Amino acid sequence: MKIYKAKDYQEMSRIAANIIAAQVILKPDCVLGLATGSTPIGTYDRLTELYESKDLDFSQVKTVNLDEYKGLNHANDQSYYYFMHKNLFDRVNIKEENTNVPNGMEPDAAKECARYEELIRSLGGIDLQLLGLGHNGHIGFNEPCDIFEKETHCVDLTESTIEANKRFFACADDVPRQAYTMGIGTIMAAKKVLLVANGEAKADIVAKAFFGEITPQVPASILQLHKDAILVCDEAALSKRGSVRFS
Ligand SMILES: N[C@@H]1[C@@H](O)[C@H](O)[C@@H](COP(=O)(O)O)O[C@@H]1O
Repeated sequence: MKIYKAKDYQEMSRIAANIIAAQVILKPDCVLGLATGSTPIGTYDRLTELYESKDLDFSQVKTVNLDEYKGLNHANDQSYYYFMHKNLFDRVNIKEENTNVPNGMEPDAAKECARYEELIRSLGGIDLQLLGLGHNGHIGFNEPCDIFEKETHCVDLTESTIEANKRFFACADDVPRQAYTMGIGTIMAAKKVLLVANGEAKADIVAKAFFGEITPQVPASILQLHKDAILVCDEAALSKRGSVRFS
């Protein structure tokens, strides 16, 4: 795992965007796996700037998003479909038909998860998967669990995730209780993974996930086994890396 320590959020976002830009330049028709949450917003801003300065072209890029809340439609401003359009897709020259987000309005979970997994396969897999990090170590919506879930599946969100994400909703009761998410196997099959984390509030989980034991109780910890994983954090998020012992 390669680790880049940025001095602050802006620098973290620039480094992450440059890594994604390099992927797009080297393979213009690449498949990017994308993430939501507040952390990657700066990365999407920087990618937009690179597009506006004509240094980046998204016309052949295809995307697959990690996850989506079950039951939220495209027009809902808390859906990840809406987030991606607002923060990236509507700002660059990506083609709508080349973008993919799990369909939160499909009530048949087995059907939607199988469709999404097959879609990723039919695109030839993911070249670069961008990830944020949940406070409990989740990636996508793979919550702490007894096993690493392999494929796209429907999850019951944990109370801590509902609590963390309620800031975006009018109240905790409005936060959906379930979501569709790529599995850990889907994420690990990406050729390259790029995780961004910033701020002191992420320091404990960064230390546990990347400098501690590999366990499904901390889903992101499995990235330690990925052959091309890059971690880009600011100083604050890396500030507790010494506090976890290697076993
Ligand atoms: N499903 C998303 C994750 O993909 C994201 O990584 C996490 C962290 O969000 P933030 O970056 O806002 O801390 O939030 C959500 O739960």
